[in-house]
Amino acid sequence: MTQLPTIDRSEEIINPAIEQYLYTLTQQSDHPVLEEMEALAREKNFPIVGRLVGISLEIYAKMIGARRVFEFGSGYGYSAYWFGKAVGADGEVVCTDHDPLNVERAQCYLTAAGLWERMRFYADTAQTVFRQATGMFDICYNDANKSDYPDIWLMARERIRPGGLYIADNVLWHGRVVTEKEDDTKPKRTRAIKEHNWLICKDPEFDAFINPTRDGVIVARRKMA
Ligand SMILES: C[S@@+](CC[C@H](N)C(=O)[O-])C[C@H]1O[C@@H](n2cnc3c(N)ncnc32)[C@H](O)[C@@H]1O
Repeated sequence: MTQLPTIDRSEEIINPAIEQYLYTLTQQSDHPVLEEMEALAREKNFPIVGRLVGISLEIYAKMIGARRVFEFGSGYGYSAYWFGKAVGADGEVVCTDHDPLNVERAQCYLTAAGLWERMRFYADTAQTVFRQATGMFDICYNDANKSDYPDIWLMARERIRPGGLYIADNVLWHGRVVTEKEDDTKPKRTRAIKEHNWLICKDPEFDAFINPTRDGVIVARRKMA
């Protein structure tokens, strides 16, 4: 049985009992390597999206028949695992991470899961890889440094096909977007996330909503022409 995540009671966004309940419903069987990836996140305190968001990424991708996904900030491939399942054997997930050790780990995990052939994983800055990549994407997923969120949105929005999605994690930033806590040790990042959310929600070419699960996930769909 998968160990449930420990929820930080001081920073919860939705009722912790409800969040715990949602987690109990996600204990479906998945590839065993997923549990290894989750165990590493607990051990290293590494911020993976977790099951609730992971499952939603797979469902969003399947709902729009996504075949081509770009990830800004892939860590060691946990979110890519879910997109990889969704895009199918002829699809591709372009992954990026600064840290070559993350790329090595991703290769081990995603090979074990039978998904590595669908990955194009770059140990480089996501924005650089994105500029060098050609063509449009079905989904651009942003989980990179929070200060870069507005710029990443502005570059990604141009390259999402009509009907495609922009998805970003941590957009409620443990509630700092509304509380503006005096002890906010990350004010620059909080300001960047608020600007990012505002830019998206007022963009006439996209429809957007925020799913408050975990730390908040924004989903914006490019309107059809
Ligand atoms: C929150 S973690 C990503 C977690 C991953 N999406 C998951 O759920 O498994 C952010 C990762 O992005 C990387 N990162 C942050 N900004 C980046 C950038 N601009 N280019 C490349 N990697 C970046 C960091 O090294 C870190 O491993």
